[in-house]
Amino acid sequence: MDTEHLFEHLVMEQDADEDPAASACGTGSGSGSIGSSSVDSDTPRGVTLSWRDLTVFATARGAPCKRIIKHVSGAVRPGALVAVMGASGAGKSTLMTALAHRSPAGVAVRGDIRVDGRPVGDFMRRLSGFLHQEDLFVAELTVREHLNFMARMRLDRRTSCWERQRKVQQLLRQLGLTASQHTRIGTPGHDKVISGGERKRLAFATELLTEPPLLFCDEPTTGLDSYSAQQLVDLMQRMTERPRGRGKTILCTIHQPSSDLLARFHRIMLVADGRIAFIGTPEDALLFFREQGYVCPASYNPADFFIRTLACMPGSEEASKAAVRKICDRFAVSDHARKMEMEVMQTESGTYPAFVVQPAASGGAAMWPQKLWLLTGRAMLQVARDPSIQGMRLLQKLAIAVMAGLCFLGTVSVSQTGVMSVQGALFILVSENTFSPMYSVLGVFPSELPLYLREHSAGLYGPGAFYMSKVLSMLPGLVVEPLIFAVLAYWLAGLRDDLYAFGMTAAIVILTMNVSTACGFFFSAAFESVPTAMAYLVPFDYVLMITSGVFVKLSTLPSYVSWTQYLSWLMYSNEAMSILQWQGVGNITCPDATLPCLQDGDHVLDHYSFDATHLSRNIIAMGALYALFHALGLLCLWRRVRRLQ
Ligand SMILES: Nc1ncnc2c1ncn2[C@@H]1O[C@H](COP(=O)(O)OP(=O)(O)OP(=O)(O)O)[C@@H](O)[C@H]1O
Repeated sequence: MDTEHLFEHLVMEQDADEDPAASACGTGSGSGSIGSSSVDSDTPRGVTLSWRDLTVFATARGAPCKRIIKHVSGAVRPGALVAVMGASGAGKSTLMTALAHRSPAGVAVRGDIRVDGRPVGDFMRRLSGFLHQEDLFVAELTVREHLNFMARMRLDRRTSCWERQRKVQQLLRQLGLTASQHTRIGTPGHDKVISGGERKRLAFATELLTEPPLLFCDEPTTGLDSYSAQQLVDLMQRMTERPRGRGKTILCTIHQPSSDLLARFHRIMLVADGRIAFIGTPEDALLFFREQGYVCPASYNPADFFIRTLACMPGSEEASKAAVRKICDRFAVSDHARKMEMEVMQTESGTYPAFVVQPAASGGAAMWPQKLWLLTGRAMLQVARDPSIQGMRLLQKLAIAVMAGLCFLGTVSVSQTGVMSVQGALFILVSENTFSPMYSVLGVFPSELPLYLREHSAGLYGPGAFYMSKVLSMLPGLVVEPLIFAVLAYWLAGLRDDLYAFGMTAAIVILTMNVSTACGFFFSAAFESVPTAMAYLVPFDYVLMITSGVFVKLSTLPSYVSWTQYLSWLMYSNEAMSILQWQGVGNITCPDATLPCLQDGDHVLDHYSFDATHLSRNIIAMGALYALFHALGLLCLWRRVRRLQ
């Protein structure tokens, strides 16, 4: 399948509306498909999650170790919809990411977390879904394209196209996204296209694709109006029901739910200052708080009451902390806690059928080459749909090529003055395809890393596929752009009228741009931000430029710096193109025989310390630098990802 086909495929899948099997997947794929039957029969049931003596520390380098969650225990049974509530900063998100086995770097988790009695491990990434507080998407995709992409990445690779479409269609309908399925996702505050609520629902739909038996949702209702929030919680509630919802287990942090919304949760877990203040039904919570002397007024929303009681009041921090400590201490010795302790013990020692980890259990998710293919297709759509990347750059290249070519028009000739013009035109060909492409990719990894880390933590793909997809998606532009530039500038400037010299020069210009971009990728992966990468790249550039053979005769470079020319693809490119211009040229006219003149092409090459036999050496050296920069870039990215996760 070529790139066009990949585009077609992504876009074609978006056209499958009411009858996805017929329109997107062909008529034959719907009947008797492997995916259809196997996925349905393997769809996981809900699971039991338990945790004992769980403590979470922030262990950031240079900062004192901070205990965020303090020796908490609890259990959640299949079919339970649990609201995790507490004041801001209480530790809700930290607790949930720890339970989901998704704690970020700099956070250490101690304690025993089990799923159906088995200690948690990396399987949690495939067993559970995690809806983050802040959703991240590729802004250039439409809602449907995003879901199609995720379906192909996440679902069992044996799932038929028809089945994939059915799932996507069903989720669009369930989450009320059918009307906006062909709308670009966009970026909030920038080129925002779908609404905040639709973004939340899309993030939710993405997590539901694999039908995980365990779902963690970090503030899914934030930013939604009360009706949309209610619909979302209703949907969650239905998912916890059997048999249709298959008794999913859902934990959900939530801020200030209305009384109506709160009543939809089977249990609430109140977190305060990293401890558990209560786990149980909302009604039992009200009774427990009443026993502690905190009575919820009749007209008051219980959720607001709990959060206000457990909050740290400005101005009376110590008193609030003491009150919270007392509530947590009382809960720890209450009947509710004892019942919970029994439940934890039961869940730890219980016998459970093997749970199904989708999609590995039924054949595995997409293979690495397919993931690379999908990622490349997505990255290409990003490039193609962002005019600031493609259109503007192409226009700029055209304008510079025409301007530079016109400046050299009529100045290039086989004469003493013509030598300077030829070398000047060659330097423009090299420099214009070095600096701007190198700087233009510096933002690639700093800007895309958050999304990558999110998708990586969901177990979707590794740094290799991410890095390569970025390189491959830019490849067409990195051939077309320099080629257009070379064609225009070469012929307008009137460089050597020889097809071989032109063809080879164009190929070297393309190679130059690719090596420059590879260097930019390396700096982008090595440094955390564009300004930091620039701070190192600018001096590096100057050394490369000075040793390119244009500004100083290379053979006269001081020994302590002369080695840098071997890192300079500007020098390799310049020398290779100079060879193509001057090799075999004899008899350069000399206006005054009494003055020292460059007599022929060899003499010109010698003047710049270039060697006519170095053409292939230079091309090979540029190829080696290209591979080296990308290898270093990949290594840096890999190290960064390891550090951050
Ligand atoms: N990696 C970390 N390093 C240092 N402190 C951290 C780290 N992660 C969380 N914290 C701190 O732990 C506390 C709990 O944070 P957490 O995000 O879990 O709270 P929360 O209850 O989810 O708050 P909110 O409702 O505002 O999102 C906060 O004081 C936060 O600053």
